Amino acid sequence: MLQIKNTGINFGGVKALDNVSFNVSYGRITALIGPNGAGKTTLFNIITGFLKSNTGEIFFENENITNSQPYHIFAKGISRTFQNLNLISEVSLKENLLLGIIGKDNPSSVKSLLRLNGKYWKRVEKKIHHCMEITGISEWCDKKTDEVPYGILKYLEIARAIINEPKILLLDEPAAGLNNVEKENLMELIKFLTSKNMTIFMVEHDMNFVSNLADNVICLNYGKVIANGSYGEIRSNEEVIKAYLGDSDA
Ligand SMILES: Nc1ncnc2c1ncn2[C@@H]1O[C@H](COP(=O)(O)OP(=O)(O)OP(=O)(O)O)[C@@H](O)[C@H]1O
Repeated sequence: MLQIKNTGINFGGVKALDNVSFNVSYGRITALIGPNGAGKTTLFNIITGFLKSNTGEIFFENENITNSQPYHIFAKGISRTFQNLNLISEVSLKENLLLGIIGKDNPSSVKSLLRLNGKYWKRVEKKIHHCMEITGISEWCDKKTDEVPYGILKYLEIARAIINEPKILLLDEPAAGLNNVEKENLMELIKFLTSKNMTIFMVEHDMNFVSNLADNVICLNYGKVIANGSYGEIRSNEEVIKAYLGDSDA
């Protein structure tokens, strides 16, 4: 579904990604792991058009989307969340979800939103309600983002990312900052989304979360793919153990 081919990027002297190639399969859960600074978020930023790569190509459903604008990529059905939540604090959770509908920075969507008629608004409201319900945040819908717990904001980010029913959802450290109950609920939500044919591609450091969910795991180290396989294969890979996982419970 998503093909990363020889992707590379330099920041000054730092080669943040070096000839990275792998595929994300349709309908599966793929995890991208690796130590801090390995290049995981940089790759997400390149896929979603927030950064331009120096080398390589990215294909989505066989279409070359390399270095397209974020809103073009979003319109193709690729949605994402951010490691540092990217929400608007002055408005309610419900209003934050509108951003998911219009696609941030998409001028034509903003214009069409301004021309919305009542019938369309009803549809939008229905979508907002549905997404809040499946992410379990309905009771907070009229609160502002600074009035709700952090865990709720993480779910809000996911609700916003799925409101337009993307084909693939990129989650950047979805479990970070969540307590165990919230993590369990999030695992159920991710399984539910895959049952609805959404493909999931996530960056995650919580190996319990990864081992419970991921069909396929890719490990990056210093911008290079050092392993690609099932969690079991990755867990026993010498290079991954040395670079990232350690051998405490290998
Ligand atoms: N905009 C930027 N300008 C300069 N260097 C950057 C920029 N973004 C990332 N880097 C560098 O690129 C490398 C990869 O960073 P990246 O944030 O992608 O790592 P990561 O694997 O996501 O790490 P973490 O697990 O801590 O989130 C790091 O050396 C980082 O300092």
